[in-house]
Order: sequence, then C-alpha cells, then structure tokens
Amino acid sequence: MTCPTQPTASHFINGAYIEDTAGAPIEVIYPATGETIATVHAATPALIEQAIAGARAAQPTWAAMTGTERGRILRRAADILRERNHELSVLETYDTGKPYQETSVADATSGADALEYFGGMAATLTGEHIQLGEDWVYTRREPLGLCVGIGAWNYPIQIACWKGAPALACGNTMIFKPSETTPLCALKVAEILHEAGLPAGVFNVLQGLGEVGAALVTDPRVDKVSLTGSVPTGRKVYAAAAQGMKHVTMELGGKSPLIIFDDADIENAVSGAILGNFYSSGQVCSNGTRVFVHKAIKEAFLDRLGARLSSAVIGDPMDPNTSFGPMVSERQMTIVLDYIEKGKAECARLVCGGARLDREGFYIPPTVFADVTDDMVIAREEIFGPVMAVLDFEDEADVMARANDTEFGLAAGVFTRDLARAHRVAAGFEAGACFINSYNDAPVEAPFGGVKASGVGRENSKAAVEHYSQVKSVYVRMGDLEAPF
Ligand SMILES: NC(=O)c1ccc[n+]([C@@H]2O[C@H](COP(=O)([O-])OP(=O)(O)OC[C@H]3O[C@@H](n4cnc5c(N)ncnc54)[C@H](O)[C@@H]3O)[C@@H](O)[C@H]2O)c1
Repeated sequence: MTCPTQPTASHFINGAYIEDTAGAPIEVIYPATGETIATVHAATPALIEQAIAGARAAQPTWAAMTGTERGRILRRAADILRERNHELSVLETYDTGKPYQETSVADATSGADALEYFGGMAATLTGEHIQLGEDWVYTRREPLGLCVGIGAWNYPIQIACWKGAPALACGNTMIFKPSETTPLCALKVAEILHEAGLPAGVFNVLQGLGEVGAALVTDPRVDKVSLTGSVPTGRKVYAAAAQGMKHVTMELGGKSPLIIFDDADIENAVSGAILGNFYSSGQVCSNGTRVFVHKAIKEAFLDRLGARLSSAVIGDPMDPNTSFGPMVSERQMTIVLDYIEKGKAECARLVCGGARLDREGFYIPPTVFADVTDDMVIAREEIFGPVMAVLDFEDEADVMARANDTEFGLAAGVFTRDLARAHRVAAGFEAGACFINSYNDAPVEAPFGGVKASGVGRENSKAAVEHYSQVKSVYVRMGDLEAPF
C-alpha cells in the first residue's frame, strides 16, 4: 500500500485549500517508522481571521436552507466517505499508526455513519406548539451560530464528523482544529463535504497547536466550543469558553471500570477486556482500564487473557493481518513507558508486555498488570496506552464503591450472566456510557459522553441536537392585552 493523495495544503477555508508558510511548521510523523510523511503549518492570525469571518458570513444562508437540503449534502458526503474508505483508511493509518485492519472498519465508516444519521435527522428538527387557552406558544429550534470543534489524535476522521455532522445539520457553521499530531484526515473530510455540495465557509479546517485552539475559543464571534481532549485541556477550554458564556461540549478522558463477576462467560469477558484496553493500542478515551475480576475466576481469566494476547499480530500497520500497531507518537510512547515503570515500582505483578519493542517505530506491546490495588498510580491516572490493570474483588457493593471512586466518569462495563445484577450495576455506575456483556460499542444512535471530570454534553444520537441548537419560545396572544394602568 502506498500513501494516498495527501491534502494539498494545510488549511481549508471558505471552500478551498489554503497555505500560509509563515505559520510554524508541524511535522506529521508515521508512528510505525518515525519518518516524516508531511509538513503542515500552524494557522497565522490572518488565516484565523479569514476562517472566522468566512464561517460567520456563510452561516445565515446555510441556516436558511431547509433541513432536507442540508441533510442531502451530508448524506452525499457520507456516500463519498464510504466509496473512498480504502484511501481514507490508509491515510488515517499513516496519520495515527492505527492498523489498517482497524481504520478500514472504524474510522471513515464511523464518520460516514454520523453524516448519514444527522443528515437524515436534519429535516426532522422542529419546534413545538403549546396551546394555552386561546393563546399559544410556539418554539423554534435555532442554530447556535459558529461552532468550533477541537480534536484529539486518536480518531481524527471520526471526531471531525461526530462534531461537524450535528453542527451542520442544525444550521451552524464550523471551524475544526485537528490535533497537531494527526492533522491530515480532517482536511479530507472538508474536501469531501464540499465535493458533496457544501457551500463555501460552512466547514473549515485550521491547523495549529493549543494556541490556535485558544484563539478560536476566546473569539467573541464563536458561539460554541466542542473539545475532545484530556481533562487538563478541558478545564482550560471550558474556563475560556465560560468567559464568553459560550455553549460547550467536553469529551474528555477517563479511567473506566470493567467489572467481571464469577458467573461471567470468561471468553466473552476476555474479549471485552481486550476491546476495552488494546484496540487502537489502548488510545481510546472510554477504555475500561481498571479491570475488576472476581477472585474466584481471576487466575482462569488471566490464563485466557495471556493466551489470547499472544495471538495479537503486532507489526506493520499497513498489513491487513496486523491487529496491533504503534503508539501515535514518541511522546505518547514515553508517557506510557513511564507509567509502566511506575506499575513495576509499585510492585504490581507484570503478567505480559512491559517494555518497548526492539524495532523501529513507537511500539509497546499489550501490557497487563495483576494484583493492582486502588491506590496505585496505574489504577488512578489515565495512561492512554496499552496498559491493563487487573484488580481483585469479592463483593458487589464493595466493587461498586471502588469502581466509582474516581474523578472520571466516561464509561463502565459489567460482565455477568445475572441480568438483574447487570442492570443494578449499570444503574449504579457513575459514568455516561455503560456496557453489559460488551465493551466500547459506539453506534451513532447511542448518546456518548461523560459525567464528573470526563465531560459535559453528549455526542451522537438525538441528544447531540440539544448541544448544537437552542430553543426560542414565541408567545402569541390572540385577544386584547390588559395592563394594571
Ligand atoms: N471523551 C472522548 O470522546 C475522547 C475521545 C478521544 C480522546 N479523548 C481524550 O483525549 C486525550 C488524548 O488526546 P490529546 O493528547 O490530543 O489531548 P489534548 O488535551 O492534549 O489535546 C486535545 C486538543 O486540544 C488542543 N488544545 C490544547 N490546549 C488548548 C487550549 N488551551 N485551547 C484550545 N485548544 C487546546 C490540542 O491542540 C488538541 O487539538 C485523552 O485524555 C483522551 O481520553 C477523549
């Protein structure tokens, strides 16, 4: 496989690619080899101004189109994304290092689902009629205006589409800033949306580090900010948005619990633990990295886990047989290796993995620590890499208290054959996305987002509409109006 056509410039503004080499260069590194595959430039203040002015100017006309018209463009873009799935998946693999085996089924596909879903929904967005005797109130569902989307590096196409699709369906325009680590594929999303008929200025992409994001968030012409990123960045962006009383969606980090009871189907539970820890080399926000396993089945679980992990195909991410790729960057690899050393120093039992692979690229194999206790750093902090912590438990009430004893609240899972217990546990989880006998499913039809420090608002599903539109009420008096004087 060869690197497919790359975007022709760093930014996409007002319906066209645009370059300004005065902006600081940002190298795009292929994580499997460490080679530089592209260079983009951070947006200069002049380009930021151009994007904001263009997106503001385009918004009223876009909002004035019918939902059916807007939706048709989004659905056409979904079709193009699917037609170009191979090309986009290869580019996404170059950008992120995730195996083609994953990108070809989970990235452009998930983006297309969002465009199709919200494209279909655009025509159904209506207000309501409220009768009050003779008088009545009607509501109008109106767009917020100009939305800014800021992305993390683990799912570049998906994040651009999960933010762009509902924003555009509701009649907003968007400026999207991808992560500086993976800047390429959001540009392709913009290109495809315009090929599908999107008017100029409705969806724009600007590159840059945090300071470009901050410039967008603080601009008074921006009405909403949707961030996917870490909790520390979320705190900064939320605080900056609050100064302008802007709407926010915060999709942040997690340290989610996965509870495996002694009556669970062990093979399924092992599958859940693998999907919840090692997909995308562990770089998934909702991962269930605190795996609480009932003492009675702990050794059986670890035996099967070890056997299954030994069949992971670690290697060239472009090879369709490869099921496990490198970390996204040298920096992220170093962060994860530091956590592994902390786990060893805290005397957790290293079951497998635990060191960088001796090959080019940023590879850390699936790593499992057992006998982890709640107070260990590897059980408390988000690692964002392929490191699973296995903790013991015996009592349901005790494990629930421990599962919820965290500042995070993104996701949680339970494996058990006792469905009454499964629903009781799901109800007790302090988390936004829960799974019973499964893990990490994220269909566009289901709301996705966190509680506590993991976030504010929801992406996907009908719930996202609430976060990209606002309701205006109009009171209509049918008779004379009395006043006290
Ligand atoms: N909840 C979710 O849906 C979800 C999904 C994927 C990743 N994440 C989280 O993202 C994190 C990993 O991604 P990351 O390392 O790219 O996160 P990050 O917080 O370092 O960066 C996220 C984005 O914010 C931008 N940014 C940084 N400082 C900013 C500022 N002051 N103002 C505006 N923008 C700023 C960055 O340039 C980047 O585009 C993990 O914590 C992970 O859990 C969450």
